[in-house]
Amino acid sequence: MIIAVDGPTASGKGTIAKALAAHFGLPHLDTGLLYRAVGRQVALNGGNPDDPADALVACAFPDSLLDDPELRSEASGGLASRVSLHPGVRQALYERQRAFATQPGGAVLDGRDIGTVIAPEAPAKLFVVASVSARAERRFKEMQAQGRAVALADIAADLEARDARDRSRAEAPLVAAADAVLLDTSDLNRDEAIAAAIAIVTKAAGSC
Ligand SMILES: Nc1ncnc2c1ncn2[C@@H]1O[C@H](COP(=O)(O)OP(=O)(O)O)[C@@H](O)[C@H]1O
Ligand SMILES: Nc1ccn([C@@H]2O[C@H](COP(=O)(O)OP(=O)(O)O)[C@@H](O)[C@H]2O)c(=O)n1
Repeated sequence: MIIAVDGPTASGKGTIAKALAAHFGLPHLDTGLLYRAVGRQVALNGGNPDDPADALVACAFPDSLLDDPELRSEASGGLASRVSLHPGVRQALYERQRAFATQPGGAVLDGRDIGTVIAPEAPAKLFVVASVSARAERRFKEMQAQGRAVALADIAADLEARDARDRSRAEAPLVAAADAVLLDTSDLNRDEAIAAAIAIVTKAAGSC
């Protein structure tokens, strides 16, 4: 079974996707990491993330880059959002994601366009959302735990800017698939969100 988990930044989709993979015994791909690697590679090349040619060259990043802890930074998230606008980049990363999704036995993928572009046939699709304040608070706590001094208002502004870019791009914008189930985690703790996601997928699996 393919499980598609999409949603904006800090909605909890990565947490949910990992938990679904463990629960259903499926491999998991965090597709955002691929876009982050492209963004980071552009920076390492001294290129411009807004230039389609520079971004395309960076799609040939080495696999070892996926282990770089810098990919998890907000800076890499912003770069990823900028390179992900380019149709050539999305096309270059398509096959890798599609092959992962269609492997025998199924898989869990999280990102922005899994239910709409990468695996539109997925029988289980979640679109995970949360309020801006809940998401900013989560990122704030994450950064505080890493000992980084950041203002809550700056985090909220950054994530709104990234969401706006992801939602308004022409190619594979962040949008819920028509057959996705919406899961709002604003008022759910981690365990409650995971339990709700498992219930949604179990129901979807039962009806396919
Ligand atoms: N339901 C939740 N309640 C509170 N914090 C959460 C919840 N889900 C995830 N988190 C925390 O919020 C942060 C972002 O979650 P993550 O799953 O990485 O989001 P995304 O993949 O959507 O960016 C992480 O620190 C995670 O531990
Ligand atoms: N399937 C995907 C995954 C990520 N992305 C882009 O990559 C950026 C980083 O994605 P991510 O999933 O790592 O970001 P977070 O939700 O973890 O903050 C997003 O803001 C999107 O612009 C995308 O376009 N398509």
